[in-house]
Amino acid sequence: MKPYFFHIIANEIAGAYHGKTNTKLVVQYLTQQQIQFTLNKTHYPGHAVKIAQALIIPKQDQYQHLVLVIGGDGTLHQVIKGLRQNTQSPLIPVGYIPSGSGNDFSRSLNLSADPIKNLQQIQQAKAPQNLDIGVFTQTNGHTSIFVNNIGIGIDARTVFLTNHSKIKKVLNHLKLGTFSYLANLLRAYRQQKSFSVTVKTKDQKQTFKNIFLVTFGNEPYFGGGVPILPHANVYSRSIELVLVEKLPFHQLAPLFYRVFKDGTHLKDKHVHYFKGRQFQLTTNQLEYGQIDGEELGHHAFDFKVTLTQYPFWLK
Ligand SMILES: Nc1ncnc2c1ncn2[C@@H]1O[C@H](COP(=O)(O)OP(=O)(O)OP(=O)(O)O)[C@@H](O)[C@H]1O
Repeated sequence: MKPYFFHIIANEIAGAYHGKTNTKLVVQYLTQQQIQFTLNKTHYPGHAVKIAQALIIPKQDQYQHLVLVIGGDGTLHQVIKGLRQNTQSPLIPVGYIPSGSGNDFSRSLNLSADPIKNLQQIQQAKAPQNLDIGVFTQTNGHTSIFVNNIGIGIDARTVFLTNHSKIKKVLNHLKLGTFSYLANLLRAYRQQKSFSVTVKTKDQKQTFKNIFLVTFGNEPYFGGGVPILPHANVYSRSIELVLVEKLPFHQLAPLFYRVFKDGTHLKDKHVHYFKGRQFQLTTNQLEYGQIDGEELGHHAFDFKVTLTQYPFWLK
């Protein structure tokens, strides 16, 4: 087995500076172990895409090259996106040290929260595994990937409100980021009007009215641990889709409880559930969108979701 060469892409502000602590620990460990690495820190939103696009890695040399992502779901998303657009290097396998506030991707794979344990597992792995990722293509040509999910409606509105709330920084500093998400979820519920969605799969086209949540998922969780798609997993070679109708609070609360209790929310008559490899979805009005927790803007959506794989070097 060739010795490792880690190309670290680190978002130090992820998880209210958990990224910084983990970066320090990883650098110390790799130095002690005399493992080769480069350290690229992100300096602004979206920087991880640019770093990943520009990484140059030799096709054949004495090392096993890996990109090591230190950050949250958003950073992982950006790195995979950038690496897929990198025309100068072959597809480089990705290792991941979860350091965000939500960490839904690592939760679904049961990765250790301890960065050193995680690194040791990466070192023990002998080969990459191809995991599913979603491909999102808008009719205007804009394309991206998702490692976790795409959301339209209330959860994307919550992401928007949380990112733009004045007290977010203070709450993050106090490690109360989840509190700020929950507070904004209630605000989003009050604001979110229902909308119509048309879904086209391989065999059918259906329109659903009165929807307030749309989630395409590659793994079970959104919003930092809510198992909205309990059967989704990154080895299934399929993407799942759930549409939830807007309900009065006294009906929504028990439905939400079932999400955590046993996943039977998927059988509710106000919930529409699909599984497949290819979807087309349109909304009839302007809505907020999010992709792996990153904002997709506020507009009418018309896009395709398909499936591909990316090599990960995990455990
Ligand atoms: N130096 C920086 N200054 C400001 N923003 C940054 C910087 N580096 C990265 N970012 C942005 O930080 C955002 C959040 O990163 P990330 O999603 O990894 O962490 P998180 O939100 O704490 O975790 P999670 O998504 O798991 O909840 C990303 O949108 C990224 O573009």
